Amino acid sequence: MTNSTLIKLSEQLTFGGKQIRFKHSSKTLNCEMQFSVFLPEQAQTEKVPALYWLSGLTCTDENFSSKAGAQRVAAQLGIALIMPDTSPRGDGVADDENAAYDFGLGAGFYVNATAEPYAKHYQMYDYIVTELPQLLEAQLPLSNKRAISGHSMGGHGALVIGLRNPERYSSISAFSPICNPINCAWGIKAFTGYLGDNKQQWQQYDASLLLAATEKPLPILVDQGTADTFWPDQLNTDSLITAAKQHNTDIEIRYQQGYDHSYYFIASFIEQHLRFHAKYLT
Ligand SMILES: N[C@@H](CCC(=O)N[C@@H](CS)C(=O)NCC(=O)O)C(=O)O
Repeated sequence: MTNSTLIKLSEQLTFGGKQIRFKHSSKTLNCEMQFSVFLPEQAQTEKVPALYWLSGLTCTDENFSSKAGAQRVAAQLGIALIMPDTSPRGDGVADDENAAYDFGLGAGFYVNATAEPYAKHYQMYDYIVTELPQLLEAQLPLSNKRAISGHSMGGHGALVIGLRNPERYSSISAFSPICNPINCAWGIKAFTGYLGDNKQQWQQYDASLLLAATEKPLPILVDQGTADTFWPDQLNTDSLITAAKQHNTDIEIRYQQGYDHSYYFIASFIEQHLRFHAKYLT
């Protein structure tokens, strides 16, 4: 398998479009990766825009594809869904020394690791920002219009990647994002492991700091459930709200009463997120 070959593992028809799982050899991550794509029917005749979905801790590419129910509305709107995995994988890839759920495999945090032994494979930031779009836009019927969204660790990834690359995306959204990772246990553990002690590097991956420093960010929509057991300690939504107020930016951050951290929450509001992105993508 060369770096640029996509190998199809499965394909299903759904809502007139195709749900497809691929594997490929990633030159950025130095390992074989799997990811899922939903291509709406419109992709049979034209290039369609794409929403990248970044999942949270313990997920693969399949949590969102099987639980969120996003395909029905994506099919209506003519938007492709791109669902990457959450970390590099494989026998040679370093994991947490205790195989913890919040670091290592399934927990790449969408950063470019600089600390050993993680730097060799954990380059998820570059994989999402550069390698995947290049590969997919060359080989699938996708235009270069992109939006980015995600959940929890993936909500952090979506906010950071969108804020740092406004020319590459048209809008950002997040469910239950880790908003201020430099000040929560998940983030401190991950950044210490992947980035070492260099706090300047940490700041490049903190959505609240990035937003506070951005005068005119992309359109942003965030939903946070009030029955989420990780909220507020790991998620720090208020830090993002404070950052948004610095420049009077027009960002919608909504508290949803009684919803928890699960995919039942995501399934309840994913249609609103898709329609939000469609305003800027299509
Ligand atoms: N209870 C989880 C904590 C991790 C978790 O809640 N993961 C969220 C993202 S942060 C998730 O999406 N899990 C998979 C799912 O619900 O399908 C565990 O210990 O495995």
